[in-house]
Amino acid sequence: MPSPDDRRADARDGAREAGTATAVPAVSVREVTHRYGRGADAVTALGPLSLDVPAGEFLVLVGPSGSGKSTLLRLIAGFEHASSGDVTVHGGTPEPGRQAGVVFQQPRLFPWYTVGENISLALRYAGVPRAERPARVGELLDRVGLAGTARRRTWQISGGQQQRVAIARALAGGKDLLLLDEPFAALDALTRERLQEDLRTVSSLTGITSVFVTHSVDEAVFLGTRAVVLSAGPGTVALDVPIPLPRTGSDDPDGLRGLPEYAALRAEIGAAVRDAAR
Ligand SMILES: Nc1ncnc2c1ncn2[C@@H]1O[C@H](COP(=O)(O)OP(=O)(O)OP(=O)(O)O)[C@@H](O)[C@H]1O
Repeated sequence: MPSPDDRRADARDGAREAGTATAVPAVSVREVTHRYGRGADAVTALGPLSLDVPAGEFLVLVGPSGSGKSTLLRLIAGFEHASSGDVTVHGGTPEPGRQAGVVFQQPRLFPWYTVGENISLALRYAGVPRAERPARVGELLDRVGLAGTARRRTWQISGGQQQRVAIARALAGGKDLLLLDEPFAALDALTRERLQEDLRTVSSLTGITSVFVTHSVDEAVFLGTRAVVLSAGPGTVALDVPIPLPRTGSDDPDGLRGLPEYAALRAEIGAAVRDAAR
């Protein structure tokens, strides 16, 4: 049976061959606004905002605090419904847990389960037969750099390792879309860099469509294939730029960070974020 990665690659190749790669974007956001609350207490958090995320893109959302980055991610995840406009995922209405794997700032693992059991549960929900789950758990842990930890309790591993488990669990569902809301914000600088490097490799190798929220311009340039800067809330698109850096799955992180294009993108996106915050 082909793995989810094979299926994604086949779908991308098929779409490319058929010349339909841009026909149905993975995510489509059309003239969306979002309000929380009602009447005098209502807060307009987002929009009007439109953007498409083609399959295989790694979109990073950056912007000042309160610009609506998490709100946009929650709309794509189906946790919220837009007050006006349309959000679709693969052409359909987003439903929580159906189209996307989600990673939050806190790992949100089940502490009474082992590392392997946390991932196995996601495999079970994804319909993977029981007999196949141990091997899949092993593959997923390997992919996030945690080989051999399946039997450990979640409280016996570090915060960075817990976040790796959360990413493995999000990938376990075999979804075509990964949504990440500041997943590395609570980690120390060195652990954060390691996880960025590993996520970039996983993303380059699998080509999974991703939307990643961060406050860090550096993280945006390192991880993304495209960055969208939101204006101060209610957020609209202040800047939308491609990040055409090498993406082979074995790129040297220090080499990437040393590229002149890297510095130029960092400066451009950083300036847009500062402007948006004024
Ligand atoms: N559940 C909620 N109820 C009421 N207002 C909310 C709710 N969630 C967010 N907001 C408001 O919506 C606006 C956008 O919030 P959101 O969290 O989406 O922004 P953000 O860009 O992700 O912010 P940050 O970078 O600080 O996490 C803010 O004004 C916030 O106070």
